[in-house]
Amino acid sequence: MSVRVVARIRPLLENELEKDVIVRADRIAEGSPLTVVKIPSPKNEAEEFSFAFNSVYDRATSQEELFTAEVAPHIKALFQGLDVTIFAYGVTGTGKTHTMRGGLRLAERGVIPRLLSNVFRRGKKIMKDTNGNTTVEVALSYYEIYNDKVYDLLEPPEKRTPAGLPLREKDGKTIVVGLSERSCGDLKDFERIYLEANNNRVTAATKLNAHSSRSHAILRVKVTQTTGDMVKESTASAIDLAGSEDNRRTDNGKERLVESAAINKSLFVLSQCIDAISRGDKRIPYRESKMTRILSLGQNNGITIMILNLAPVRSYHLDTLSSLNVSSRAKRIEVREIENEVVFKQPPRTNSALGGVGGGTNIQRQPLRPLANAHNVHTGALAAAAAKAAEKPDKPVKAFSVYTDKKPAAVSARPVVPATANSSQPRQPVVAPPPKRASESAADLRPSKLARPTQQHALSRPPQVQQQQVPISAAQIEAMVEKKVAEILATRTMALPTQQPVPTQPPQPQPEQAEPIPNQNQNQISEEVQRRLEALERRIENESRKDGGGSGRSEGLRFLLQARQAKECGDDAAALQFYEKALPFFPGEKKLLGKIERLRVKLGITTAKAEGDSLPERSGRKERKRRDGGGYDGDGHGDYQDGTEADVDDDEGGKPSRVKASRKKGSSSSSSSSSDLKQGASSAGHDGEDVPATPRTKKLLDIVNSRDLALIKGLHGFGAKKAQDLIDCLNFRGDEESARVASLAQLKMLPGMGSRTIERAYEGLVV
Ligand SMILES: Nc1ncnc2c1ncn2[C@@H]1O[C@H](COP(=O)(O)OP(=O)(O)OP(=O)(O)O)[C@@H](O)[C@H]1O
Repeated sequence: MSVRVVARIRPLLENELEKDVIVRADRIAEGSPLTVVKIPSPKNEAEEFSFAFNSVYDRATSQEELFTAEVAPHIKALFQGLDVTIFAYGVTGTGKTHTMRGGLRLAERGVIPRLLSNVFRRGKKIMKDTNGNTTVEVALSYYEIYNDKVYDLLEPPEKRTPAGLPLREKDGKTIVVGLSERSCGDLKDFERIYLEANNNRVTAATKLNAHSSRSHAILRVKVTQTTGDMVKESTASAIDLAGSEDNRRTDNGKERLVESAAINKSLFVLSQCIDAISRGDKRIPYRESKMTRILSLGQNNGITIMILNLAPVRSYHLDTLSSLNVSSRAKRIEVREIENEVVFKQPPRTNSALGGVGGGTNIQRQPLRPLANAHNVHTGALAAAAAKAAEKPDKPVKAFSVYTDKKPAAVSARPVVPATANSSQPRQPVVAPPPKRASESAADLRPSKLARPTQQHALSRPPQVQQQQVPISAAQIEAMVEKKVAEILATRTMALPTQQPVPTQPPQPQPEQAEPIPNQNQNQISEEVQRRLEALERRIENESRKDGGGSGRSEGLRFLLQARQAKECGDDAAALQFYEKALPFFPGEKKLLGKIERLRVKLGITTAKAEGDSLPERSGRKERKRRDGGGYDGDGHGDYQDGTEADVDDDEGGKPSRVKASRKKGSSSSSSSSSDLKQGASSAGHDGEDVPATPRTKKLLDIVNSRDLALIKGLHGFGAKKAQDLIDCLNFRGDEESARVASLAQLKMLPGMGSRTIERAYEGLVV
């Protein structure tokens, strides 16, 4: 079963106005349950993005309705031996803590107290139904991840060590070593422990939320059922994640900024994990943050419910889009529903029955040791049989609630299907069945831009899907060749005895392209590069032959490359020259003409149209974006995410660029949570020369500008090859002084340095 992802839109707060509401819940068809979140495009109010979820809860949804529909049906599965994980995700101030913990009044109680209430209810029932043959114990552990360190919330803060508690992997689960566990006899017991522990949790006021959680809080409720010497153990985890925040909106001071960076980083890693899992990557970056290690999304067996909390108002617009993006991808994560194994006790343990004597005894500082380690392990079938024996299967499940809200449980129109008695049968979804996997295609899972469905559809497809469906055009082949030629030229330039500027001499004959690298320099080039060079040279020759243009085409490509490099160095005049030189080799090529024209406009050169050709009429942003996808550029600007990114404009012409657009608004869909990085990117970037670079940005740029292979290789996500390519590229641009990379934005523009690469390197740096 995939992770169940539901969205909850919180009501307006006192200081928010109805006219600012931009997020709404909708349904696919008349009469069907709410499953869609709609939000306008940040750039065009007339366009609307739609995100489909397993269920959507609008502003009027009460705590009880949410719990009854989303959590209560899984209590039975928990007692059958399945682990259940519920986590709240969303931007700061969107209602995660309200959803998980809730308020003090009965009706305001959140998921956690209601969960405990139901667990105790069911536990008591099991004991009663089995005449005490089965005892049920509940034990709690509660900890927070603050600044990427794990602290036990059941211990007083004085006991904390600066390093926090270590994590360890055991039997496929991540364990917090040295975490305390408290036996909990009844709801009163729980309330006392929970209240006390929450006082230990780090919260603080930020501009966006007066009681902002500065840590991720994880409550584990361990349920142990013992029948004779058979022990069945399962865990319900309720996780209140800290919210991502854009520090330009929070007015955070230094301490809050450090917290914020840690929060944002872990959430960024979470979004990367979600992306990697949904792409089917082999490597999922769980280990890059403690939160993702513990959450182990897609790794843990059992049932996982993600509650996406959303604020309905415009001030959260881009942040909301970003979290909608991440969570709609999370739906594709498959979780194996496997019951925990039943084990036999040895030596016999003294169990304090629920509510019995010793129900509140502390089991101090015991590491969570899965009983699966014990001898005589049985399979899940036995567990199911035991569970069956322990309860009457045909009796319908009650939606228990000790906290009976005064109002009759007017649960939403969503049909609540009771959990199945036997977990070996496929469980029914809580709402009307979601679409089958086959139809749950990328298009379904991603937002559809209603006004432009076709275009949006194409943009929102993951790259591999696009590759499958779009045949490689001649222009794309050219782009590929251009890129390869760039590598050859860069390597060649390296091989020249002195650093030479980009040659501006007239076209050289084709054989020069394939000229072997001088012997004295060959040793410096690895065998692999050599092999690649030869293959590329052969390919260029083939291309030229295919084209019938002989040397001309390659020469034209060379000019294009030189133009690109000039552009990257900010030398628009030289770029224009090179594009113009390339034009005779690609007569009438509209894209090239477009580039020339835009550069001329930019440089203020009023000209007749080159070669008498008229510029293509498509001059809007959208067209440019489309053209950039498969033209000469091939410059990696095509990594759109679900169409929710700001538009990408040509570097010559339209401003702002995507980077600028997302900075301005304070969010991006790909790395919503790395606003510190974005800040770093802009702080010394093209846009923000006046703003000093952050220490981390400086450090990253210093490493890059050092051109030291060992240092660059040490950057996160950089291998030897990438590091060498970067050095080659820098050397090609000029010497260390004149061609210094001054900002992350500039760094991102270098060939082979996509946003992701830079983000990873940045995130991996410790200052
Ligand atoms: N469903 C709701 N009904 C009423 N009030 C709500 C609801 N959801 C959130 N709120 C209110 O919104 C404010 C912010 O909510 P909350 O503190 O839960 O946000 P959060 O996402 O946990 O923020 P952070 O990540 O900063 O901790 C609180 O005042 C809370 O009472």
